[in-house]
Amino acid sequence: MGITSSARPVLITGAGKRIGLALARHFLAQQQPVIISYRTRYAAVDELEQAGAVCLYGDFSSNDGITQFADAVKQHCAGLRAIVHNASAWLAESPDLSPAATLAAMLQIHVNTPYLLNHLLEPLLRGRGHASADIIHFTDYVVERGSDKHIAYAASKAALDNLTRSFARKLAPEVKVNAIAPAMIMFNDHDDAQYRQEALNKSLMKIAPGEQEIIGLVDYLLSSQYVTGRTHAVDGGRPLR
Ligand SMILES: NC(=O)C1=CN([C@@H]2O[C@H](COP(=O)(O)OP(=O)(O)OC[C@H]3O[C@@H](n4cnc5c(N)ncnc54)[C@H](OP(=O)(O)O)[C@@H]3O)[C@@H](O)[C@H]2O)C=CC1
Ligand SMILES: Nc1nc2c(c(=O)[nH]1)N=C([C@H](O)[C@@H](O)CO)CN2
Repeated sequence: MGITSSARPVLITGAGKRIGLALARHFLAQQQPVIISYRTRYAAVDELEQAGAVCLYGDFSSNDGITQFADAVKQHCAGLRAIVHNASAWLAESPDLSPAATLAAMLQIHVNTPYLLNHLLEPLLRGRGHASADIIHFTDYVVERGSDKHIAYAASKAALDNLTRSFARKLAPEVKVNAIAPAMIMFNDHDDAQYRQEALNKSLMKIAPGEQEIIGLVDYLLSSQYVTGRTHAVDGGRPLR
């Protein structure tokens, strides 16, 4: 199914699974048109397409890949309601990959990708009046604390956090730009029982709350006429432990 020429979809990167997928399903259920990027063609991508989403292949591991994806978005719509920068890789430092390659990969997906997409798609966000469009960057609680196992990941998310304030300044008052900084929203299937218990114990709230906490905050940010340039923690009170 296509998108009508007057519709302004929400663009969600990396939405073939988990939080991005939950957001895409949520918007579609509200009759809000959606464009997603996927790199791996999960079965859920077919499901989103059947529900009316435009699903575009996007591999952001090169700047050419980012530009090609932006061109494809422009062919599908003349305006965007929002860009949700969800695509991410949680790469730990490891003997299997050099520190230089680890850092380059983290900067590519968490800095180059949102930076270039925000520039390339800026004309699609503008022109609809005050607070009429949004950019949301997904960062991480570790931006404020650092991480001994995910050093490059934390640094790249910190740079993304900073981009939030720069793009908020640049694009106001037409476009609001905010960051969501989660900690422990959902486990990965391979996480063992000991890891899960230790991770839960790190917060005051001691749960893995699931995607709904993120969806609620995204809805709030899109509905606001005033909130911009801010980082919004969804961390179960982690800094207080
Ligand atoms: N889950 C959690 O508890 C937390 C999540 N966050 C943040 O929230 C957001 C969503 O998290 P979550 O759902 O767990 O994310 P996932 O890691 O499960 O999924 C991220 C998506 O990004 C895509 N992606 C990664 N690299 C690239 C690339 N180079 N080009 C194109 N697509 C790419 C992946 O594609 P593919 O499947 O092909 O690899 C995947 O679909 C992320 O930004 C994450 O950092 C922050 C803190 C906690
Ligand atoms: N892109 C991703 N980023 C993060 C993930 C993930 O699965 N993909 N997971 C986390 C953890 O949940 C962490 O917050 C607690 O163990 C962090 N970032």
